Amino acid sequence: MSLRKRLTSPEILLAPGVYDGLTAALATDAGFEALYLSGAAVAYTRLGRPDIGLTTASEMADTMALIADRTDLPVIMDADTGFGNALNARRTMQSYERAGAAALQVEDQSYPKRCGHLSDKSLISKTEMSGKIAAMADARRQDTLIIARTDAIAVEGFDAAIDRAGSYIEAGADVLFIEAPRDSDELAKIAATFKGKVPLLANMVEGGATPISSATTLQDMGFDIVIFPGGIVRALAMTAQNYYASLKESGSNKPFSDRMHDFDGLNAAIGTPGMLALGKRFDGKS
Ligand SMILES: C[C@](O)(C(=O)O)[C@H](CC(=O)O)C(=O)O
Repeated sequence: MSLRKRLTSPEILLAPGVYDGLTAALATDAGFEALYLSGAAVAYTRLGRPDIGLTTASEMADTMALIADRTDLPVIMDADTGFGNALNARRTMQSYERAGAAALQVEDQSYPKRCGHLSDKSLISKTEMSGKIAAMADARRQDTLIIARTDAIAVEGFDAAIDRAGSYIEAGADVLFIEAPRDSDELAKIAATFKGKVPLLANMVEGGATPISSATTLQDMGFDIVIFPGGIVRALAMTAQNYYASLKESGSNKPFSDRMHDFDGLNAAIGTPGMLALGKRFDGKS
């Protein structure tokens, strides 16, 4: 089912963050219907750096292509600011679409952007952002959704964010993402303003500016998609810190063995037996 069609269902769509083939495979096996390729997660993992606009569009497109190789699920892809002006945003649409994205999220921060939950953000004008959205709609060759994100709450205030979001719908956005509402009152106001007009996305960042609400609560408010972008990196980073500390302290991999997969466990998780059987089918011997 296309993402556009799925968004007509009353049930909220959960999209966990992924950043490579492994996380895409594991999230797919967990039974989700869509994935979110998070720019923050790619910066955290591939670069070991914060989400402050260091990642390039081609690093993201490469990552998308690897993920599309490993899952058939629709992937919502973080396109940051579109990497420049309207012409750059056009090119980002074309290359991410070619890499396999089902939706692109583009935001109205000025370049270089930063994580929506960090302070000191700055914005481009509403007019310039509307132009980027229109340019992306013009560039797409498939039914790739455009998710317009505004970071205005922290910069210009809540009312300005609502005003910008309205203009972004007029410019051709298929989904709205008002970043970093500061309390559940703001979340509810966003839903009340746009519910039924355009699908709405909520962003649940552990320790971020928005209080964590369950998917059911967000659905009851009127949200259609909820993303959990960097959560998997926070979970894996803590495991990695504990694993390396244990290894360094004990000089052995035994003390940690009950908190990790063994050789067969990991092979089962990534589908090694199936791949080896597939290889046999074509080895000319069977
Ligand atoms: C959604 C987001 O743009 C992302 O890169 O995944 C980030 C999430 C994060 O930093 O954890 C954001 O700016 O909210």
